[in-house]
Amino acid sequence: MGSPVHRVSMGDTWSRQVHPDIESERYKQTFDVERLTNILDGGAQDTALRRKVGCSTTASLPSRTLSGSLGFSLQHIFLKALRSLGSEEQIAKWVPVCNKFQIIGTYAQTELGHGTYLQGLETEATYDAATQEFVVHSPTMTAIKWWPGDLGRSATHALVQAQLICSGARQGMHAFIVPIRSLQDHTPLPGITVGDIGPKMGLDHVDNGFLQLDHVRVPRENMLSRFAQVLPDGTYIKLGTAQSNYLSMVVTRVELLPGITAELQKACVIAIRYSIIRHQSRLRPSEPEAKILDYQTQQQKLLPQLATAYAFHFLARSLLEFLHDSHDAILDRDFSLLPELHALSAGLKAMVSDFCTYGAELCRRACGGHGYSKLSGLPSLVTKVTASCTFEGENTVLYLQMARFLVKSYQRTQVSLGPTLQRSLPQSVAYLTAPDLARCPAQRAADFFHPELYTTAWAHVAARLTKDSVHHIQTLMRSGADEHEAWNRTTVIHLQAAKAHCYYVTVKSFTEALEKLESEPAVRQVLRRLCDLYALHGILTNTGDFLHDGFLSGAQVDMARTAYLDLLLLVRKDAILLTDAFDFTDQCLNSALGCYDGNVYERLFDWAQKSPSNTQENPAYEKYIRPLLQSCRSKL
Ligand SMILES: CCCCCCC/C=C/C(=O)SCCNC(=O)CCNC(=O)[C@H](O)C(C)(C)COP(=O)(O)OP(=O)(O)OC[C@H]1O[C@@H](n2cnc3c(N)ncnc32)[C@H](O)[C@@H]1OP(=O)(O)O
Ligand SMILES: Cc1cc2nc3c(=O)[nH]c(=O)nc-3n(C[C@H](O)[C@H](O)[C@H](O)COP(=O)(O)OP(=O)(O)OC[C@H]3O[C@@H](n4cnc5c(N)ncnc54)[C@H](O)[C@@H]3O)c2cc1C
Repeated sequence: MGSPVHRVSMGDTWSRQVHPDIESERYKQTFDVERLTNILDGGAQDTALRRKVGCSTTASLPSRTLSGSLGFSLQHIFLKALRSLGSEEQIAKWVPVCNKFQIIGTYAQTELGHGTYLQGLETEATYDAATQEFVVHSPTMTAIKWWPGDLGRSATHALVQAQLICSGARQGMHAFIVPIRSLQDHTPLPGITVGDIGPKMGLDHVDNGFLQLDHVRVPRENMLSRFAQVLPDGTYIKLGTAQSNYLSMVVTRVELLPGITAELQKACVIAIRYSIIRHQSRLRPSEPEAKILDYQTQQQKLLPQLATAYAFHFLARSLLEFLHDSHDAILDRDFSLLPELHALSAGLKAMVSDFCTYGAELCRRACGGHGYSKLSGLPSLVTKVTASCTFEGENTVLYLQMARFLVKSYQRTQVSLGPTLQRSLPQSVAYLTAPDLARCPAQRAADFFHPELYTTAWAHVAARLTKDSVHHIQTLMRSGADEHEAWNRTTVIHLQAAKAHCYYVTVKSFTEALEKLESEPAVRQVLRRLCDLYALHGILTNTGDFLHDGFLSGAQVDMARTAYLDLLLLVRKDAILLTDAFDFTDQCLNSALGCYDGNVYERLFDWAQKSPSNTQENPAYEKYIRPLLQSCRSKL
């Protein structure tokens, strides 16, 4: 039996007694849950710190930008942009007042008419050398800033991305700190029209807003100037690249990953705990009703999502390490690692948000009718994580940025092969020049439990799809299409290649994380099963890609499926313990289905009785129901 699992319960009547169905699943501990929590947190001290402050393991980053329970989440993004794009002097000036919440910042980039195409942003910042100020202006209605979080009612300052105009030329997108509300009485400042954009699908606690600027003047010092400067006389000094001012989006995409992943983790905890408590139908006529998690189809719905939630934890950690290793160099204007960092941040943000949205909805549906109740916590979780497919870059567009990187990387191998090239290819695409297996060597189902085998399988498919996409472009261009038409007419294929590459990167980061757990054999074994399950789930949901060139035979797909179904049974035994390891408090889950103690029905009934529709006067009765009933009675 491992150390007692930490828990912060709902603190209500039913928290004192754990439901026997869940209690019995915690007795057979094949690994120490607390140790796994520590590993997820990065160490026992990190666990202790997180428990003091927050809510879950993987969103244990200061940003917690997707926790949703925090207000002013854009303050973190404002700060990130400041630290990425600001000079040391600007950082020294603005970061302290942000940290003390003497100002409330937002990040205002998207406009009514443009969100993806940054070169199309219309807001202008025109330098006036006579006063050494920028005149920030919305020249058209479509230039109105639209969507920035916390802008509608809260923010006092906006980091406005605008087209810089100085020395008589348009210099592209640059960032400007623009005060928008009075620090005395919070009223909009002169030239500022600001408000809320209205009701949204979810995230109701965030006041996304609009901002129209009418020739608002800000001092020269308010243009963030790490990568570009405007001298007092209006001379423009370029210190970075055309995309340097996009750096804050790269940082944000990477740092959003733990928070997005945490939403899938919460959905898994709720749905798996509920699936232990919920008894429905019989596995054998002679037996009592079965726990729905004992149905293979319920396992097939939920356990690959649990594996994905763990896979993305290690993926996010790996990409955060890459960001931390490269960020300082980029701030020092060494951009050599930026293309790979941008591609990975774009593609992986797209994949993680896509898969977490899909998985959270799958978890909600797996809870039947109670999954449709807001008291389950699942509907609001699904609408919240859905937003991550759009903000910080729409996913299709970001996948295509990854695809663009793959194409350019492969085209480099076409130019000149050789040992020097393999060394120079970015690490994440090194497989493009590695010796390729034409056929998978698997002879039996157990062979699919080898990380080397399935990682190679994923690299093979990603390489083939990338090469295929390049050959399609080249064929179209040989037939007379220009590069832009050829690109657009092959983007569906590029999307496929980018997704396969992202899946490969995830499998690889999971296997590499396991290699570091030699001193934790029990934890390593349970995580290894999840890694196997994640890799095989991807193969079995994309079998066409593996069968296409004969890399896998039909018989080998059957072997993979046998291995996969065996894994479901093995992971099922540890399912509750694996959800406990995420260490979410009951308050954080905010779910009548997902509490640690499993007393689902009591809480559903109690929370339903307390819902407003049962505690307020029924206005419809006097106005509609009583007259209707009386009119019907009089006709009887
Ligand atoms: C409680 C909930 C809290 C939630 C908080 C959420 C807050 C949300 C905030 C936001 O949403 S902020 C707004 C986010 N907006 C975006 O992400 C916009 C997406 N669009 C883009 O990033 C770009 O416009 C584009 C789609 C990448 C296209 O770039 P561009 O117009 O420049 O053209 P391309 O030809 O595609 O690229 C040229 C060149 O530049 C490289 N590049 C593009 N982006 C970056 C980058 N970010 N960093 C570095 N390099 C970049 C690209 O790879 C090309 O390079 P080469 O291939 O030519 O070498
Ligand atoms: C909840 C939420 C919070 C947000 N918070 C902020 C914020 O704080 N600050 C901020 O500045 N913005 C914010 N945004 C805006 C967000 O960044 C944009 O919505 C996002 O970048 C997508 O741009 P868009 O809305 O213009 O969509 P579009 O780019 O118009 O996309 C619409 C469709 O066109 C397709 N498309 C567009 N370009 C291409 C292309 N080149 N190739 C192929 N297909 C393409 C897309 O794939 C998509 O299917 C937020 C958005 C949401 C939903």
